Amino acid sequence: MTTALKIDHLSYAYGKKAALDGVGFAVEAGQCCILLGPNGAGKSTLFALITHLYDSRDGRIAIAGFDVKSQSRPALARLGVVFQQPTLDMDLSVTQNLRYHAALHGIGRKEADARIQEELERQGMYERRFEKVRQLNGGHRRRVEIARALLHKPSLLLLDEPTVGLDVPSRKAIVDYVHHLAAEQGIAVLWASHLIDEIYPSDRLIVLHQGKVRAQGAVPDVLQAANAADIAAAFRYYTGEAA
Ligand SMILES: Nc1ncnc2c1ncn2[C@@H]1O[C@H](COP(=O)(O)OP(=O)(O)OP(=O)(O)O)[C@@H](O)[C@H]1O
Repeated sequence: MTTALKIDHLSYAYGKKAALDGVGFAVEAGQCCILLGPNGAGKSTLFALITHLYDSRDGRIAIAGFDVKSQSRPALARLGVVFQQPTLDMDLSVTQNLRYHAALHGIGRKEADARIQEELERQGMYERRFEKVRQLNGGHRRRVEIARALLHKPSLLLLDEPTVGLDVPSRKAIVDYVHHLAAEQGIAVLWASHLIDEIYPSDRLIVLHQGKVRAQGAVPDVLQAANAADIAAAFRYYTGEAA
C-alpha cells in the first residue's frame, strides 16, 4: 500500500531564520502519528507546507504517492485538514457547511448527503444538522470540522491542535474518535499537539524541536531511546522543556 505521507529532507526558512531543517518521516495508513513540539518548533510551518500554503525549495512531500508541488491537485484531493483556527461559516447550518465543502470537492448532492449523514452519525451529530454552527458549543463545532475533513474520503487527516480551548469531556471525545478512525478506517493521521495526555501508547511519535526531528517511532521505542519513564520525561530529554 502507498505511504499516506512521506516527507524527505524538508527545510524551510523565513528570511534567514530556519524554521525546518532536514525534516523526514512517514505516516502509513492506519497510523496515528502525534507531532509533538514546544512553541516555535516548526509545527505550523510543516503543516503549511503539507497543505501547500507555502512552497519549499528544499525537500519533498508526497501524499498518497503524489508530490505536493508537482502533482498538487491529486495530492491535496487525498488530504483532509482541521486547522487550528475554526473555519466553519457560523451563520450557515451544519449541513450547509458540509454541502459547500462537498461541492468544492466535486461530490454530487446525493452522494454528498449520504456521506454527510454517515460522518455526522458517527460522531452523534446528525440530529443537530439543521442548526446554525453558531448555536453549537466548541466541541461540537470541532466534530463538524472533523466530519467535513473526512467527506471526500482522504487518505491522510491532518489536525493542528484541534482540542485547544475545549473542556475535558469534549477533548476526550475528539481524541478517542480520531484514534478510532485510524484503527477502524485505516486513515493515516498526523496530529500536532503539545498535550501529552492526548497520546495513546499505540501511537507513533515525532518530536520536533527547533525545526529538527529529535526522535520518531513507536511510543515505547521513543521512551526507551531517551531512557525515560514517561512521555513527559522523554519530551524534557529531547527538547529541554517541560511538557
Ligand atoms: N511569518 C514568520 N516570519 C518569521 N518567522 C516565523 C514566521 N512564522 C514562524 N516563524 C518562526 O519559525 C519558527 C517555527 O514557527 P512555527 O509557527 O512553525 O512553530 P510551531 O511549532 O507551530 O509553534 P506554535 O505552537 O507556537 O504555533 C519559530 O521560530 C517562529 O518564530
